[in-house]
Amino acid sequence: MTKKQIHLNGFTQNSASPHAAGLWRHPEHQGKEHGTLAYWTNLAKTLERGKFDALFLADVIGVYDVYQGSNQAALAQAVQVPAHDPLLAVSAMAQATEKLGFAITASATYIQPYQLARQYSTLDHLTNGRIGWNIVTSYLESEAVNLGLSGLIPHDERYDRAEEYLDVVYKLWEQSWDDDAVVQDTQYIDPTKVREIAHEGKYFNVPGLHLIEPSKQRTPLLFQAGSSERGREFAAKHAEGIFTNTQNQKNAVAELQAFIADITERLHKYGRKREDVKIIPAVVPIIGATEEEAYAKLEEYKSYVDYDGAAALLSGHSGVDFSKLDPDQYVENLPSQAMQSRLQSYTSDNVDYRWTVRDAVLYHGLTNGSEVIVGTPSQIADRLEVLSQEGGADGFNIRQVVNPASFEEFVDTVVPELQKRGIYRTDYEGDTLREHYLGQGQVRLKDNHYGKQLRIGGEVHA
Ligand SMILES: Cc1cc2nc3c(=O)[nH]c(=O)nc-3n(C[C@H](O)[C@H](O)[C@H](O)COP(=O)(O)O)c2cc1C
Repeated sequence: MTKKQIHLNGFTQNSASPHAAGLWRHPEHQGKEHGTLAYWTNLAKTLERGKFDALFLADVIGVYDVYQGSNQAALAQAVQVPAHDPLLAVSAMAQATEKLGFAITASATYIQPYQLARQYSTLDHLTNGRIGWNIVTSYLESEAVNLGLSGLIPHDERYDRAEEYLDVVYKLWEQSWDDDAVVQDTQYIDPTKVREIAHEGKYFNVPGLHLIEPSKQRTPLLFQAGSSERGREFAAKHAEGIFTNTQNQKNAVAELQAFIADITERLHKYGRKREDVKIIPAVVPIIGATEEEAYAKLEEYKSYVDYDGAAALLSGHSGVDFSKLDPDQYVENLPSQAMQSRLQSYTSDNVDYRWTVRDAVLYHGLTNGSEVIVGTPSQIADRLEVLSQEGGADGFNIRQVVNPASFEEFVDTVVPELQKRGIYRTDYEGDTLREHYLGQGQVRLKDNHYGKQLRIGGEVHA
């Protein structure tokens, strides 16, 4: 029997020190080069050498200013600022690679759906079907106020809006053009094969047609990271890949199992099956030739973590100003309109898994709340196997600490170990990102996906 295979994304952001606060000072970190194409094309080539499914680019379009009610700590420590647009380097990376996919974050709260559909269709054409969309609803007040709103839309309403947003883009991507609309004989396009979507809703009115002929995948591969009640429901309906975190290492297998059981139940409501969705937790591998070397490296990385920068990151994620909390107290589950799961993940009824404010901040500063795996390549592979086979994970977002060294080490040492064990591809089978995730031949949305069933006019064809 073939062993369960894992999927891998390289996870970063177009910023100097995106997920490890203070690590921009580390001598091996080349994050200050993130404004150059060479930085990105080299990274893409490294990931493709490691047969990664995709480069996953996170994004925020605001500054982290919840901590101390100020943007100073975020600016001083380059906490996801500078924040370059993640879409714009993708064409160059696609040119430098053949198969690597690109899962790019964009906010369903701020970009108009008509415009987002156009951007992603363009990129799906340019990459020959290698584009994914990480659908986020965004959590920073600083994004809202700079993008024309008076404040952050409340958490659950952001998901209501996103539901309608998805209806609009599905109609544009899946319904507006027939596959054979471009004829190029006496007419370039056969106008009878292109239709306006006539969408009228509570949040969006989009009367017109999609501006772009069908790309290879039509709808990009859809990722989402909902962990709250509303987030999980949204993910079960729409996502083909779900991102998650399991930072309580001792409890990670049980956490994953519970998360997957919950998602599976929800999937059934939407006529979908467990295998229609890949569950992808993020991990931070710290790799050494020996265990001792790996732990020494962890300590060295930790020495670069900046407390205020890390607190700025966690305060932005959670929506709670950590400067107002006593560092020696346990983290409490405070109400939040930002990422609800961020705070919950540092709180627990179980005394073994409780975090003090200080520990949570410092941990978040290195990992963003993902599990750290420290050891030799073989020990790292052991842990990934446990999370995959016992926990049920389908793959992993590999987080960087220093870029590109974190990815290069993983590709050069852990990937061969995974391949030796027969749990990871030695070559790509398909060409498109959806095929990397869902199997050769599965280029477009599956027939049981809501987006494939929705019709112009609103009805769903079962
Ligand atoms: C691995 C991972 C990556 C994420 N990347 C982004 C991102 O790039 N931009 C963003 O605005 N939110 C990002 N999020 C946040 C999610 O989109 C979502 O807001 C978060 O999981 C909270 O959802 P919840 O309130 O339903 O729990 C990410 C979450 C996870 C777990």
